[in-house]
Amino acid sequence: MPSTFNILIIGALFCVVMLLVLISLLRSGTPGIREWAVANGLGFVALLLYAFGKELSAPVAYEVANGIYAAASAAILAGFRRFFSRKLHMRILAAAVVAMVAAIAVFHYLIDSFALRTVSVALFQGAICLGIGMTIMRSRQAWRSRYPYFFTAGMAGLIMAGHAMRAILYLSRQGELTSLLQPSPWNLFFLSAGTFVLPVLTIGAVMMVHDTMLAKAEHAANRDFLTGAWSRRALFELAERELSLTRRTSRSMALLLLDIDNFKAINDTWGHATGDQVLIDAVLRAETAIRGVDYFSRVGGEEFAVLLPETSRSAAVMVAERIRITMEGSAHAIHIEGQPETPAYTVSIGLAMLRDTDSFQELMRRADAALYAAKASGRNRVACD
Ligand SMILES: Nc1nc2c(ncn2[C@@H]2O[C@H](COP(=O)(O)OP(=O)(O)OP(=O)(O)O)[C@@H](O)[C@H]2O)c(=O)[nH]1
Repeated sequence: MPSTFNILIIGALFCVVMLLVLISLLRSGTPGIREWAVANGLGFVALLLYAFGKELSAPVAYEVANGIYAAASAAILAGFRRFFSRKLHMRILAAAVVAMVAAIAVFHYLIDSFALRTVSVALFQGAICLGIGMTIMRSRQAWRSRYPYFFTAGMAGLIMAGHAMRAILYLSRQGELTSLLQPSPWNLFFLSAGTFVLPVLTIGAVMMVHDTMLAKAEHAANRDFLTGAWSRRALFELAERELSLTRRTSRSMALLLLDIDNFKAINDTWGHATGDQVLIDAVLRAETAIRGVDYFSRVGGEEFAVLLPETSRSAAVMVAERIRITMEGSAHAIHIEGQPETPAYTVSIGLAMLRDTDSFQELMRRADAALYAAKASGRNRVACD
């Protein structure tokens, strides 16, 4: 049978390991990591104080150890609040820690009851876990995947249930259990589970940080930095997938190539920064004119491609016209601070339909030829191959 001392020391060492993992993630700049690191640092100290409780003076073994552990739990919650950019009520958290320490002191010096001290801790820790669970579940819009968030919220729920069970059990067996370090089976069970609370919640936090970093890396690889449209690389990948799907289902697919007219003149007249605003505006406008299943990509400087799966020629012409008209309607819609006048712009569009033997490169080549024709015949128009 492991001793309570050994369990607490192993828990403390786990906190150190988690602290080192969090330090390695600090440079990702993800909010919350500092708070989680502080929590594991405090957890390490608190678990050591619990482990050496018999050798320490009573106030250090009881009030200080519990106070530090409560501060660690509050810091874990603070980390989750920061991670999800949620309001952090530091004063409420600090007041809750102080109230818990006061309750420990009351049930230590005035009414010496291990069960009531346990209930005080359970209430505090339960509330912290509830806070963590609610913070995660209420931030679903920020989830990039499901697993890390369900894992962490689920663990918070389990820990909460564990605290409730412990409080009920210890209250019903008042007198039998008198100390955290008593090697009774129940005490060993709750102590073993309890010492891993901080590391387990930290593992959940680390999974969430990884999820964020993965989403950022995917975004950087697949999205154009300036406009947020699909990158050229992503378009080629997506197109290959759509191409084989189109072939399998014998549906039609269209490609539009768009080029902003006389963009060099816009840059020359209004400056490069305004040119950038025009590119962003063009993407925002075009995205209102296409469906969710279509792909809008920036394939070059002022050149864009729109991949339209499951689209007939007549529907593709309609979409192209809609985009052209939306851009034409942009006249003087871009407001630039400090500039009394603003640029208007138009686009020329080349349209090509996928043929049976086409590769995506071939489809692009034909759309490009159509775009060239649209430019040559006066710009601000749609031409089909
Ligand atoms: N502001 C800005 N300009 C860019 C960017 N990428 C490319 N350009 C500019 O886009 C301009 C493209 O000019 P051209 O290829 O001559 O085409 P155009 O002036 O649009 O003429 P047509 O296509 O024939 O209507 C060049 O001046 C590039 O410097 C960018 O990210 N931001």
